[in-house]
Amino acid sequence: MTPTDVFAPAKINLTLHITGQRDDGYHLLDSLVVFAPVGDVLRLVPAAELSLSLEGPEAAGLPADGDNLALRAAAMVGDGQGAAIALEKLLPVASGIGGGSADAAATARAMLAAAGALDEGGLARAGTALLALGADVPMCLASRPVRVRGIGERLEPVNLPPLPAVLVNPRVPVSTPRIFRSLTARDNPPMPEPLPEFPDAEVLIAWLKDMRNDMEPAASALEPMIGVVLGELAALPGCRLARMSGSGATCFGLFATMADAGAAAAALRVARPDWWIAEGLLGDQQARAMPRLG
Ligand SMILES: C[C@@](CO)(OP(=O)(O)O)[C@H](O)COP(=O)(O)OP(=O)(O)OC[C@H]1O[C@@H](n2ccc(N)nc2=O)[C@H](O)[C@@H]1O
Ligand SMILES: Nc1ncnc2c1ncn2[C@@H]1O[C@H](COP(=O)(O)OP(=O)(O)O)[C@@H](O)[C@H]1O
Repeated sequence: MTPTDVFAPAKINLTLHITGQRDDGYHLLDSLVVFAPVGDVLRLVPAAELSLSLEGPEAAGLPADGDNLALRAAAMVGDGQGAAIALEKLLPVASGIGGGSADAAATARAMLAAAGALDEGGLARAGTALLALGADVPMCLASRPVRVRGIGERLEPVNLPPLPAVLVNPRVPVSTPRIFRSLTARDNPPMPEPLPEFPDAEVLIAWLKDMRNDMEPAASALEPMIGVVLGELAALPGCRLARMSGSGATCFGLFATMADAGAAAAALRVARPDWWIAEGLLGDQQARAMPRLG
Protein backbone atom coordinates (compact mmCIF):
# COMPACT_ATOMS: atom_id res chain seq x y z
CA MET A 1 0.00 0.00 0.00
CA THR A 2 1.35 3.44 -0.90
CA PRO A 3 0.21 6.35 1.33
CA THR A 4 -3.39 7.05 0.45
CA ASP A 5 -5.57 10.09 1.19
CA VAL A 6 -9.31 9.61 1.23
CA PHE A 7 -12.19 12.02 1.69
CA ALA A 8 -15.20 11.02 3.81
CA PRO A 9 -18.02 13.36 2.77
CA ALA A 10 -20.99 14.28 4.93
CA LYS A 11 -24.22 12.46 4.05
CA ILE A 12 -27.37 14.55 3.75
CA ASN A 13 -30.85 13.02 3.79
CA LEU A 14 -32.80 15.39 1.51
CA THR A 15 -35.82 13.28 2.45
CA LEU A 16 -36.20 10.61 5.12
CA HIS A 17 -39.50 8.73 5.04
CA ILE A 18 -39.92 6.08 7.73
CA THR A 19 -42.15 3.50 6.08
CA GLY A 20 -42.19 0.52 8.45
CA GLN A 21 -40.36 -1.52 11.05
CA ARG A 22 -38.80 -4.98 10.78
CA ASP A 23 -39.35 -7.68 13.39
CA ASP A 24 -35.83 -7.03 14.74
CA GLY A 25 -36.78 -3.39 15.48
CA TYR A 26 -34.84 -1.78 12.60
CA HIS A 27 -36.84 0.78 10.67
CA LEU A 28 -37.53 0.74 6.92
CA LEU A 29 -36.53 3.92 5.14
CA ASP A 30 -37.18 5.62 1.84
CA SER A 31 -34.59 8.37 1.63
CA LEU A 32 -33.05 10.59 -1.04
CA VAL A 33 -29.40 10.97 -0.09
CA VAL A 34 -26.66 13.23 -1.42
CA PHE A 35 -23.12 13.98 -0.31
CA ALA A 36 -21.58 17.33 0.56
CA PRO A 37 -18.17 18.75 -0.37
CA VAL A 38 -17.41 18.97 3.37
CA GLY A 39 -16.09 15.92 5.18
CA ASP A 40 -13.41 14.17 7.18
CA VAL A 41 -9.99 13.43 5.70
CA LEU A 42 -8.10 10.19 6.27
CA ARG A 43 -4.54 9.25 5.41
CA LEU A 44 -3.55 5.59 5.33
CA VAL A 45 0.15 4.73 5.45
CA PRO A 46 1.50 1.18 5.08
CA ALA A 47 2.36 -0.39 8.46
CA ALA A 48 2.77 -3.81 10.00
CA GLU A 49 -0.42 -3.46 12.04
CA LEU A 50 -3.61 -1.44 12.10
CA SER A 51 -3.49 1.75 14.19
CA LEU A 52 -5.38 5.03 14.40
CA SER A 53 -4.49 8.60 15.34
CA LEU A 54 -7.04 11.39 15.66
CA GLU A 55 -6.71 15.09 14.95
CA GLY A 56 -8.94 17.95 13.84
CA PRO A 57 -11.47 20.25 15.52
CA GLU A 58 -14.16 17.57 16.05
CA ALA A 59 -11.91 14.75 17.33
CA ALA A 60 -12.49 15.35 21.05
CA GLY A 61 -14.30 12.47 22.73
CA LEU A 62 -14.07 10.11 19.77
CA PRO A 63 -12.81 6.59 20.48
CA ALA A 64 -9.26 6.12 19.15
CA ASP A 65 -9.29 2.41 19.89
CA GLY A 66 -10.96 -0.59 18.24
CA ASP A 67 -14.39 1.04 18.72
CA ASN A 68 -13.62 3.64 16.09
CA LEU A 69 -15.59 2.87 12.95
CA ALA A 70 -12.57 3.59 10.70
CA LEU A 71 -10.50 0.93 12.47
CA ARG A 72 -13.38 -1.53 12.55
CA ALA A 73 -13.92 -1.13 8.80
CA ALA A 74 -10.21 -1.55 8.09
CA ALA A 75 -10.15 -4.77 10.11
CA MET A 76 -13.24 -6.10 8.33
CA VAL A 77 -12.22 -5.51 4.71
CA GLY A 78 -8.43 -5.29 5.01
CA ASP A 79 -7.71 -9.02 4.67
CA GLY A 80 -4.99 -8.83 7.32
CA GLN A 81 -3.29 -5.73 5.81
CA GLY A 82 -1.79 -3.26 8.30
CA ALA A 83 -2.15 0.51 8.03
CA ALA A 84 -1.48 3.57 10.16
CA ILE A 85 -4.68 5.58 9.78
CA ALA A 86 -4.68 9.31 10.54
CA LEU A 87 -8.21 10.68 10.81
CA GLU A 88 -8.71 14.44 10.59
CA LYS A 89 -12.17 14.85 12.10
CA LEU A 90 -13.99 17.86 10.66
CA LEU A 91 -17.61 16.65 10.86
CA PRO A 92 -19.50 16.99 14.15
CA VAL A 93 -20.10 13.62 15.82
CA ALA A 94 -23.60 12.15 16.31
CA SER A 95 -25.11 14.81 14.11
CA GLY A 96 -27.24 13.13 11.43
CA ILE A 97 -24.67 13.46 8.65
CA GLY A 98 -23.13 10.02 9.01
CA GLY A 99 -19.56 11.03 9.82
CA GLY A 100 -18.61 7.73 11.44
CA SER A 101 -20.15 5.77 8.57
CA ALA A 102 -18.35 8.02 6.07
CA ASP A 103 -15.04 7.33 7.84
CA ALA A 104 -15.73 3.59 7.75
CA ALA A 105 -16.65 3.70 4.06
CA ALA A 106 -13.66 5.85 3.07
CA THR A 107 -11.28 3.57 4.98
CA ALA A 108 -12.83 0.53 3.34
CA ARG A 109 -12.37 2.06 -0.12
CA ALA A 110 -8.71 2.75 0.58
CA MET A 111 -8.13 -0.79 1.90
CA LEU A 112 -9.92 -2.28 -1.11
CA ALA A 113 -7.87 -0.10 -3.47
CA ALA A 114 -4.66 -1.26 -1.80
CA ALA A 115 -5.75 -4.87 -2.28
CA GLY A 116 -6.62 -4.22 -5.96
CA ALA A 117 -10.29 -4.94 -5.20
CA LEU A 118 -11.88 -1.49 -5.61
CA ASP A 119 -14.40 -2.64 -8.22
CA GLU A 120 -18.18 -3.16 -8.32
CA GLY A 121 -17.90 -6.65 -6.83
CA GLY A 122 -15.52 -5.59 -4.07
CA LEU A 123 -17.67 -2.61 -3.15
CA ALA A 124 -20.85 -4.69 -3.12
CA ARG A 125 -19.27 -7.32 -0.83
CA ALA A 126 -17.90 -4.59 1.45
CA GLY A 127 -21.33 -2.92 1.60
CA THR A 128 -22.97 -6.14 2.71
CA ALA A 129 -20.31 -6.84 5.35
CA LEU A 130 -20.10 -3.27 6.66
CA LEU A 131 -23.87 -2.87 7.09
CA ALA A 132 -23.18 -4.43 10.50
CA LEU A 133 -21.18 -1.29 11.43
CA GLY A 134 -24.05 1.05 10.59
CA ALA A 135 -27.07 1.27 8.31
CA ASP A 136 -25.49 4.39 6.76
CA VAL A 137 -22.30 2.65 5.61
CA PRO A 138 -23.56 1.21 2.27
CA MET A 139 -24.81 4.64 1.13
CA CYS A 140 -21.51 6.20 2.22
CA LEU A 141 -19.61 3.58 0.20
CA ALA A 142 -21.63 4.69 -2.84
CA SER A 143 -20.96 8.37 -2.05
CA ARG A 144 -23.12 9.63 -4.90
CA PRO A 145 -26.79 10.62 -5.07
CA VAL A 146 -28.90 7.56 -4.23
CA ARG A 147 -32.41 6.57 -3.25
CA VAL A 148 -32.03 4.37 -0.18
CA ARG A 149 -34.52 1.75 0.97
CA GLY A 150 -34.60 -1.26 3.27
CA ILE A 151 -32.80 -0.31 6.47
CA GLY A 152 -30.14 1.37 4.35
CA GLU A 153 -28.88 -1.51 2.20
CA ARG A 154 -31.04 -1.10 -0.93
CA LEU A 155 -29.43 1.59 -3.08
CA GLU A 156 -30.58 3.01 -6.40
CA PRO A 157 -28.43 5.65 -8.12
CA VAL A 158 -30.38 8.80 -9.07
CA ASN A 159 -29.55 11.79 -11.22
CA LEU A 160 -29.97 15.03 -9.34
CA PRO A 161 -28.93 18.60 -10.12
CA PRO A 162 -26.41 19.96 -7.57
CA LEU A 163 -28.03 21.97 -4.78
CA PRO A 164 -26.50 25.11 -3.22
CA ALA A 165 -26.80 24.56 0.54
CA VAL A 166 -25.88 25.72 4.02
CA LEU A 167 -25.36 23.04 6.69
CA VAL A 168 -25.85 23.97 10.34
CA ASN A 169 -25.24 22.03 13.53
CA PRO A 170 -26.10 23.77 16.81
CA ARG A 171 -23.64 21.56 18.73
CA VAL A 172 -26.27 19.38 20.36
CA PRO A 173 -25.34 15.71 19.89
CA VAL A 174 -28.32 13.50 19.09
CA SER A 175 -28.56 9.75 19.72
CA THR A 176 -30.00 8.03 16.63
CA PRO A 177 -31.58 5.07 18.53
CA ARG A 178 -33.24 7.52 20.94
CA ILE A 179 -34.98 9.36 18.09
CA PHE A 180 -36.03 6.09 16.41
CA ARG A 181 -37.51 4.92 19.75
CA SER A 182 -39.49 8.11 20.22
CA LEU A 183 -41.18 8.08 16.79
CA THR A 184 -44.95 8.14 17.12
CA ALA A 185 -45.64 6.89 13.54
CA ARG A 186 -43.59 4.17 11.81
CA ASP A 187 -45.74 3.45 8.75
CA ASN A 188 -45.62 6.69 6.79
CA PRO A 189 -46.04 6.88 2.99
CA PRO A 190 -42.92 6.31 0.85
CA MET A 191 -41.70 8.69 -1.85
CA PRO A 192 -43.42 8.29 -5.26
CA GLU A 193 -42.39 5.37 -7.44
CA PRO A 194 -40.72 6.13 -9.78
CA LEU A 195 -39.19 9.44 -8.78
CA PRO A 196 -39.83 12.26 -11.29
CA GLU A 197 -37.10 13.77 -13.46
CA PHE A 198 -35.35 16.78 -11.94
CA PRO A 199 -34.09 19.01 -14.78
CA ASP A 200 -32.77 21.70 -12.44
CA ALA A 201 -32.40 22.69 -8.79
CA GLU A 202 -35.59 24.76 -8.79
CA VAL A 203 -37.74 21.76 -9.83
CA LEU A 204 -36.00 19.51 -7.30
CA ILE A 205 -36.45 21.99 -4.43
CA ALA A 206 -40.16 22.49 -5.29
CA TRP A 207 -40.65 18.71 -5.23
CA LEU A 208 -38.69 18.29 -1.99
CA LYS A 209 -41.13 20.66 -0.27
CA ASP A 210 -43.83 17.96 -0.62
CA MET A 211 -41.54 15.31 0.88
CA ARG A 212 -40.53 14.91 4.54
CA ASN A 213 -38.04 13.95 7.18
CA ASP A 214 -40.22 11.79 9.42
CA MET A 215 -37.66 11.97 12.23
CA GLU A 216 -37.81 15.78 12.39
CA PRO A 217 -40.86 16.14 14.70
CA ALA A 218 -39.54 13.62 17.25
CA ALA A 219 -36.01 15.06 17.16
CA SER A 220 -37.26 18.65 17.53
CA ALA A 221 -39.44 17.62 20.48
CA LEU A 222 -36.43 16.09 22.27
CA GLU A 223 -33.98 18.81 21.22
CA PRO A 224 -35.85 22.12 20.81
CA MET A 225 -32.67 23.73 19.45
CA ILE A 226 -33.41 21.90 16.17
CA GLY A 227 -36.55 23.99 15.75
CA VAL A 228 -34.51 27.11 16.43
CA VAL A 229 -32.00 26.14 13.70
CA LEU A 230 -34.77 25.39 11.20
CA GLY A 231 -36.42 28.73 11.93
CA GLU A 232 -33.18 30.71 11.58
CA LEU A 233 -32.24 28.90 8.35
CA ALA A 234 -35.69 29.47 6.82
CA ALA A 235 -35.49 33.19 7.67
CA LEU A 236 -32.18 33.69 5.82
CA PRO A 237 -32.57 35.68 2.57
CA GLY A 238 -32.94 33.31 -0.39
CA CYS A 239 -33.56 30.15 1.65
CA ARG A 240 -35.99 27.98 -0.35
CA LEU A 241 -36.27 25.03 2.04
CA ALA A 242 -34.97 24.22 5.53
CA ARG A 243 -34.96 20.59 6.76
CA MET A 244 -33.18 18.31 9.20
CA SER A 245 -30.78 15.57 7.99
CA GLY A 246 -30.99 12.03 9.38
CA SER A 247 -31.87 11.90 13.08
CA GLY A 248 -30.44 15.41 13.59
CA ALA A 249 -29.39 17.77 14.84
CA THR A 250 -27.70 19.01 11.61
CA CYS A 251 -30.12 20.88 9.35
CA PHE A 252 -29.68 22.14 5.81
CA GLY A 253 -31.00 25.16 3.97
CA LEU A 254 -31.31 25.04 0.16
CA PHE A 255 -30.72 28.11 -2.01
CA ALA A 256 -31.04 29.03 -5.70
CA THR A 257 -27.36 29.95 -6.09
CA MET A 258 -24.05 29.44 -4.27
CA ALA A 259 -23.79 33.24 -3.96
CA ASP A 260 -27.03 33.21 -1.92
CA ALA A 261 -25.85 30.24 0.15
CA GLY A 262 -22.47 31.87 0.82
CA ALA A 263 -24.06 35.15 1.92
CA ALA A 264 -26.49 33.28 4.19
CA ALA A 265 -23.68 31.24 5.77
CA ALA A 266 -21.64 34.40 6.37
CA ALA A 267 -24.58 36.15 8.05
CA LEU A 268 -25.33 33.12 10.22
CA ARG A 269 -21.67 32.81 11.31
CA VAL A 270 -21.87 36.36 12.66
CA ALA A 271 -25.17 35.73 14.47
CA ARG A 272 -24.24 32.25 15.73
CA PRO A 273 -20.47 32.04 16.22
CA ASP A 274 -20.79 28.84 18.26
CA TRP A 275 -22.64 26.81 15.64
CA TRP A 276 -20.94 24.54 13.10
CA ILE A 277 -21.76 26.06 9.70
CA ALA A 278 -20.65 24.95 6.23
CA GLU A 279 -21.77 25.75 2.71
CA GLY A 280 -21.37 24.00 -0.62
CA LEU A 281 -23.01 22.26 -3.55
CA LEU A 282 -24.76 19.07 -2.44
CA GLY A 283 -24.53 16.16 -4.86
CA ASP A 284 -21.91 17.81 -7.04
CA GLN A 285 -19.91 14.95 -8.52
CA GLN A 286 -17.15 17.35 -9.62
CA ALA A 287 -16.54 18.27 -5.99
CA ARG A 288 -16.38 14.65 -4.92
CA ALA A 289 -12.83 14.09 -3.83
CA MET A 290 -12.80 10.40 -3.02
CA PRO A 291 -10.79 8.36 -3.39
CA ARG A 292 -7.65 10.42 -3.99
CA LEU A 293 -5.35 7.47 -4.41
CA GLY A 294 -1.57 7.27 -4.57
C1 LIG B 1 -31.14 7.89 10.60
C2 LIG B 1 -30.06 7.68 9.58
C3 LIG B 1 -30.61 8.04 8.16
O1 LIG B 1 -29.61 8.00 7.17
O2 LIG B 1 -28.92 8.51 9.74
P1 LIG B 1 -28.13 9.22 10.97
O3 LIG B 1 -29.06 10.08 11.74
O4 LIG B 1 -27.55 8.16 11.82
O5 LIG B 1 -27.04 10.03 10.29
C4 LIG B 1 -29.61 6.20 9.52
O6 LIG B 1 -30.69 5.36 9.15
C5 LIG B 1 -29.03 5.65 10.79
O7 LIG B 1 -27.93 4.87 10.40
P2 LIG B 1 -26.72 4.57 11.42
O8 LIG B 1 -26.40 5.77 12.23
O9 LIG B 1 -25.63 3.98 10.60
O10 LIG B 1 -27.43 3.57 12.34
P3 LIG B 1 -26.91 2.25 13.06
O11 LIG B 1 -25.63 2.54 13.76
O12 LIG B 1 -26.97 1.12 12.09
O13 LIG B 1 -28.09 2.04 14.09
C6 LIG B 1 -28.19 2.74 15.32
C7 LIG B 1 -29.54 2.36 15.88
O14 LIG B 1 -30.57 3.08 15.16
C8 LIG B 1 -31.70 2.25 14.94
N1 LIG B 1 -31.93 2.11 13.49
C9 LIG B 1 -30.96 2.38 12.60
C10 LIG B 1 -31.19 2.27 11.25
C11 LIG B 1 -32.49 1.86 10.83
N2 LIG B 1 -32.78 1.74 9.53
N3 LIG B 1 -33.44 1.58 11.74
C12 LIG B 1 -33.19 1.71 13.07
O15 LIG B 1 -34.07 1.47 13.89
C13 LIG B 1 -31.42 0.94 15.64
O16 LIG B 1 -31.93 1.05 16.95
C14 LIG B 1 -29.91 0.90 15.72
O17 LIG B 1 -29.45 0.15 16.80
N1 LIG C 1 -14.85 7.69 13.15
C1 LIG C 1 -15.94 8.02 13.84
N2 LIG C 1 -16.54 9.19 13.61
C2 LIG C 1 -17.69 9.53 14.27
N3 LIG C 1 -18.28 8.77 15.19
C3 LIG C 1 -17.72 7.58 15.47
C4 LIG C 1 -16.55 7.17 14.80
N4 LIG C 1 -16.23 5.96 15.29
C5 LIG C 1 -17.17 5.65 16.20
N5 LIG C 1 -18.07 6.62 16.33
C6 LIG C 1 -19.27 6.61 17.20
O1 LIG C 1 -20.41 6.50 16.35
C7 LIG C 1 -21.52 7.22 16.87
C8 LIG C 1 -22.32 7.88 15.75
O2 LIG C 1 -21.54 8.91 15.21
P1 LIG C 1 -21.82 9.59 13.78
O3 LIG C 1 -21.54 8.66 12.68
O4 LIG C 1 -21.05 10.86 13.79
O5 LIG C 1 -23.40 9.87 13.87
P2 LIG C 1 -24.44 10.40 12.80
O6 LIG C 1 -24.64 9.32 11.78
O7 LIG C 1 -25.71 10.69 13.57
O8 LIG C 1 -23.87 11.67 12.19
C9 LIG C 1 -20.94 8.19 17.92
O9 LIG C 1 -21.49 7.82 19.15
C10 LIG C 1 -19.43 7.94 17.93
O10 LIG C 1 -18.87 7.84 19.21
